[in-house]
Amino acid sequence: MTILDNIVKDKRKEVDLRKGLIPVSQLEQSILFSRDTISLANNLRNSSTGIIAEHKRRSPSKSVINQSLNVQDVAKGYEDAGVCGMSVLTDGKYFGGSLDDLLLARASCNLPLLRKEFIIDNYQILEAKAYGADVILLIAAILTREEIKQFSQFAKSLDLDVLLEVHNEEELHKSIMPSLDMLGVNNRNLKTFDVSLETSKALSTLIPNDFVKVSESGISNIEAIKELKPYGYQGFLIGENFMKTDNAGESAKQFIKSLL
Ligand SMILES: O=C(O)c1ccccc1NCC(=O)[C@H](O)[C@H](O)COP(=O)(O)O
Repeated sequence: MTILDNIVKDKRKEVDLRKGLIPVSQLEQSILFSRDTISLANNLRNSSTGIIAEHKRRSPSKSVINQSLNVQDVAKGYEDAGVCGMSVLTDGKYFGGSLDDLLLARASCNLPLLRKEFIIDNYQILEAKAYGADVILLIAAILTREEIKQFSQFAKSLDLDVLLEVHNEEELHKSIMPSLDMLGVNNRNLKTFDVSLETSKALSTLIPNDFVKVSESGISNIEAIKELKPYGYQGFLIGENFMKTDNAGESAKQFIKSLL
């Protein structure tokens, strides 16, 4: 069993429980459900830095990163730093996140928010919209092509952007379709947890130019961004590098300042 197999197994149980607690009709009545979303893809296309900053308390690869930051302060700090968007991990068991984190981030900033989750059911896409997200993540490693198509079309019908994440060529070939906005290459090998920017470089030429290219994980300095830009990357998802500090927003601000 890989880490993703375990996460998905737990996620199926969790989603079934959540469906029993909050019916779809209640999600659709959320005041945020009718809010106009903000496009992360557009922000990235028009940015010279392309930073998507993540709220991440812990992870399977690093266990504890930072349990003491307050998500509202982090969201305000990231906005003040001038990031293009914020990613909020909502998985509880493996990442220490929650849908409340998403809601609090929504209440604290006007950035496009990515619900960083292991999506296996339409219900989670409705939750994303109801709790204030603008973007959902779909992970090719845990979905069939049919599921990617169905979930991405459903997200688009709710005016949400879609970021599709791949780890290798096979996942990329399986996934390319017009209902995606951004293609993310995850630099973290989920078997060994090693990170290598070479993954983003190797897959870059296989991603059609109609999609915004995003490089994810293991980005810890501005040299990495300078290295990846010539490969066509316009988005850079950074979690641990900001979250491991006492002030994630300030850390993002200094990072962006040195990029400009
Ligand atoms: O981060 C992990 O350990 C992890 C393990 C298993 C599945 C997903 C995982 N991370 C999710 C992410 O994609 C990252 O949080 C994101 O790309 C930011 O990465 P980093 O800058 O390295 O914190």
